[in-house]
Amino acid sequence: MRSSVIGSGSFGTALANTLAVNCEEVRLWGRDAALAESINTHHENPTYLPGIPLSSRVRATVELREALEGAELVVLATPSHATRDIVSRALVYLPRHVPLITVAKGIENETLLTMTELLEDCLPEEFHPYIAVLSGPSFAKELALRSPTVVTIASHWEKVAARCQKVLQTESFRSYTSNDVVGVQYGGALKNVIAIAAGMADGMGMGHNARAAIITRGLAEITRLAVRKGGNPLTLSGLSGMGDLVLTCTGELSRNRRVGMELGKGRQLPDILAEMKQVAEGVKTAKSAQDLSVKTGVELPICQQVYAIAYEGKSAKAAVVELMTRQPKSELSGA
Ligand SMILES: NC(=O)C1=CN([C@@H]2O[C@H](COP(=O)(O)OP(=O)(O)OC[C@H]3O[C@@H](n4cnc5c(N)ncnc54)[C@H](O)[C@@H]3O)[C@@H](O)[C@H]2O)C=CC1
Ligand SMILES: O=C(CO)COP(=O)(O)O
Repeated sequence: MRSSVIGSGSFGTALANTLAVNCEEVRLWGRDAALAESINTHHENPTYLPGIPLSSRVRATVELREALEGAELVVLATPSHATRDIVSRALVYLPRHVPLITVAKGIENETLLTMTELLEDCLPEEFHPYIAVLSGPSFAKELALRSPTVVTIASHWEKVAARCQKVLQTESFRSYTSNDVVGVQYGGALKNVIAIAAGMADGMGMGHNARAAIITRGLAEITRLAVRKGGNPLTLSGLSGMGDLVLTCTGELSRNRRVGMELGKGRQLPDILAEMKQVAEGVKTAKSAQDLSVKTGVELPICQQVYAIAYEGKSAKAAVVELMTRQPKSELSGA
């Protein structure tokens, strides 16, 4: 079997290496020719996963046609803001009737579409019954090292989710299927914004009480929005909800948490982002979350403070005071 991964960053490369267990050939597309050459010659991605050996079944290319030709399963692993452009460029080469899995964790700015909605928006209808999303606690580095990793694969089409699950099942990678495409994607995208807040609290030296509060109240607001959008609340206590939220808010490997920590130390966002070679999706998603809150009327207090700090120059200290002095509420009020 041949599969294809579009996006040779950290997660695309790690997933290609996972797919290589059950696929004889995995074609990995990226825009950097020198990086592709390095993957093919040294079986290593020195930019995004330095020092981690990759399967020789992974073949990198900068040609979309070559990457997609004959693929029986396609993974889209570019950052969410690049997905629309890359999909429109890939469309002419996209194989028909094969699962198309998005792994990007973001809500598109302006359109406020999830990644599966975006795919439905820019692909002809014949592709729609093959769309799936993979999400859950899965740091790319640990996945590439074949540390046990467990995620959720959701699709409106049960057979598609089951097919993806089967192809990706290995001794160190396990997935659960779901039909809650909405809940899975809101959990995956918004946990990045909450992780920025958790990182900020750590950067300000606030301690464990504050971090636990951010995780718990963060989950409450993610759930509120996901349910408003039609998601199942149970999904948010699963792998793609609480699982990924805890990982990202506490794990040293999280880029979003790192951005938050630097903000908490008082550094400016453009300076922090300029130093990073990897994407921190929560920065852009904070803007979408702000717009979604206004549009739906769903309160997202932590996300809104992250937005104000990142986009409006609000100080982290002022944000903390505002969160702590919100109107008193019952924990069971749902607000
Ligand atoms: N790294 C991780 O642990 C995980 C990441 N994800 C998600 O996977 C997605 C990709 O993340 P990473 O691989 O970590 O990012 P990354 O920053 O490591 O790599 C991004 C890749 O996308 C490419 N890229 C960026 N803009 C592009 C554009 N306009 N056109 C074409 N290619 C472009 C870059 O060249 C790079 O190869 C994100 O949505 C992220 O949230 C999901 C689970 C885990
Ligand atoms: O989504 C992730 C792990 O599941 C990765 O999180 P970061 O993007 O914050 O590193």
